[in-house]
This record gives sequence, structure tokens and C-alpha cells, in this order.
Amino acid sequence: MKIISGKEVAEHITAELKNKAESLKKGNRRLPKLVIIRVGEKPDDLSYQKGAVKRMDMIGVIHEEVHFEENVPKEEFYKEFDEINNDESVDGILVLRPIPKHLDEDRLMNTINPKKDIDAISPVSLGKLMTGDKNGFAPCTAAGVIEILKYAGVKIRGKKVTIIGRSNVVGRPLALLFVSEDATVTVCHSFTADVKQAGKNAEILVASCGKAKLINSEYVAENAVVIDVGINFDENGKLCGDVDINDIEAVAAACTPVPGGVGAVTTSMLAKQLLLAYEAKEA
Ligand SMILES: NC(=O)C1=CN([C@@H]2O[C@H](COP(=O)(O)OP(=O)(O)OC[C@H]3O[C@@H](n4cnc5c(N)ncnc54)[C@H](OP(=O)(O)O)[C@@H]3O)[C@@H](O)[C@H]2O)C=CC1
Ligand SMILES: Nc1nc(=O)c2c([nH]1)NC[C@@H]1CN(c3ccc(C(=O)N[C@@H](CCC(=O)O)C(=O)O)cc3)C=[N+]21
Repeated sequence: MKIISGKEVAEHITAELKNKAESLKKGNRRLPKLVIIRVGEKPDDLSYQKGAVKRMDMIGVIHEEVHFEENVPKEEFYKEFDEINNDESVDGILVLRPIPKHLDEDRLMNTINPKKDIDAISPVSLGKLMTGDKNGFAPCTAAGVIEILKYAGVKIRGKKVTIIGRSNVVGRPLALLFVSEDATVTVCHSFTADVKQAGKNAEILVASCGKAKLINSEYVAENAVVIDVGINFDENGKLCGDVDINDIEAVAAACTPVPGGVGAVTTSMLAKQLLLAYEAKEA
């Protein structure tokens, strides 16, 4: 089984974006600016923020981290959010999600400027995704999955794809991206009668169910390409994916590892979409 390195894809994208940022600097141009908004102290959010900050520094763009206490009053949160949203110097906004219930995520999704919505939470971005309009942004993780497959030279057109998971940030948008790439897609969730069979039917299998090492050889077809989106911790507290990579070794043709897989590409896609937002604004 071949290991598809997400790290390599991430490094490739990073180098390209670094060149772009350097030429902006040489030309004395304004630099792209990202604002990351975090509420509370969720480990998931913190690790994404850390990865994103590291990536932005590697590329050389401006970033600012705004943090709120878990119990921040709604009015206070949106007063600051609206200021960032209207700030001319801000090109992209990432709000780490989910945010606490009392902050009303719908208000956030409905007011974020779609031009700055580089992780695609607004109805405008999601609508464009739905119609296959490539001018919009896609959620960075979903976009990263397609990017990895393309980089690894895996043909998507005409392929049978199964995605395990239907969340708004991974499974659903990814299904739409695969359809736009001319694949035939099955989406599984907790009511799917036979997930193993759906998995066995796939030439490309995406694991995004958030269950540590659930996906073993019983879910995987001979010679399938497996993309592991999961970020979990195993019984020893070690970072692991949704795929039991040792168990599928003899069955699958290729798989992405965790760490060093999709997670690394996600932050690169965030940077890539930041640059796109910047370019659209400067054009
Ligand atoms: N690499 C990266 O950059 C990122 C990684 N992640 C990771 O990806 C994983 C998924 O994240 P996310 O989509 O946010 O997770 P969610 O928990 O929001 O969604 C999980 C989905 O999987 C489905 N599901 C759960 N168990 C099963 C099962 N046994 N059989 C079939 N379907 C199942 C759920 O079904 P139902 O809808 O019926 O509940 C749900 O649709 C997590 O490990 C997360 O940490 C997330 C974001 C970015
Ligand atoms: N609006 C929003 N979008 C998200 O995509 C989102 C979110 N909120 N909230 C939190 C979760 C979790 N998540 C992670 C992504 C990468 C790493 C990660 O560890 N990345 C490492 C690489 C890990 C690896 O090598 O596989 C890095 O970038 O260096 C962790 C967590 C995104 N999420």
C-alpha cells in the first residue's frame, strides 16, 4: 500500500504561496490578512489555530488571532465580529466552529461577508458549491481532500466514491465537490444500513466519521484509495485517524496517514483561499 503524503502536498502549495507573498513584498504591495476568531479553549480549535498560524508564518502573510471567553455575551461577540467583517484591511476570516449555542451560528453564517468567507460557511458560498460554481470558496478540509487526490495523480472522473460522514464542514461539501469532478458519490451516516458494503463498493473511500480507527479492512475494497480525514486520539492519547491503517495495509492501494495527511493540507487550503480572496479584492 502506498502512503499518500499530505505533508508533501502542503509543502508544495506552501512554496507556491510563499512565492506569491514574496513578490507582493518586493512590489511594496499590501499583504493579505487573515483573522482567526476563537471562542473558548477546545483542543480541536487550538490545534487547528496552531497549525494555521504556523502555515501563515511560513508563507509570510499577516494574521491576527481574536479570542473570546466561552461565555462572552452575544452582543459583545457580534460587535467585534461586525467590526472585523467590515474592516477593509481584512481579507479572510476563519471562525473556529462550532461556536457556543448562545452565540447563534446562523447569525454568523448569514452576516459574514462572502468575499472574506474563506472556510465557506455563508449561504452564498454553500450555494455556489451546490451549483458547481468554481468562483466561490469551499470548506478547506473538503477542498484539501480533492487537492490531495489530484496531486497524487488519482483519477476522480467516473469513479465510485463513498464518503463516511455527512457533516456541514466535511462530508456534505465534499460530496458536492466530487460530483463536480464527475464522480459517482455515496454518502453514509449513522442511519446507513450497511456502511461496510458501501465502503467495499468504493474505488475512493473517504473516512470522516470522527471514530478512531473504525474503518478497517471490512470497509475497504481491493485496490481502493483511502483518504483519512479523522483527527482523534487513541486509547494511549496518541493522534490517530478514522482508519485502522495497519489493518487495511494488505487491501488498499493507497492511504493518507494521520498525522501528515489531510490535516496538513487543510491549513494550506486556508492560505490558498486567503490569497484568492486578496486577489479578488485587489483586482
Ligand atoms: N483533517 C482536518 O483538517 C479536519 C479533520 N476533522 C476530523 O474529521 C472527523 C469528522 O469531522 P466532522 O465531520 O466535523 O464530524 P461530525 O461528528 O460532525 O460528523 C461525523 C459524521 O459521521 C457520521 N458517522 C458517525 N459514526 C458513523 C458510523 N459508525 N457509520 C456511519 N456514519 C457515521 C455521522 O452521522 P450522523 O450525521 O447521522 O450523526 C456524521 O455525519 C473528525 O475526526 C474530525 O476531528 C474535522 C475537520 C477538519
Ligand atoms: N471553521 C472551522 N473549520 C475547520 O476545519 C475546523 C474548525 N472550524 N474547528 C476545529 C476543527 C479541527 N480542525 C483541525 C484541522 C487540522 C488540524 C491539525 O492538526 N493540523 C496539523 C497537521 C496534522 C497532520 O499532520 O495531519 C497542521 O496543520 O500542522 C487539527 C484540527 C479543523 N477544524
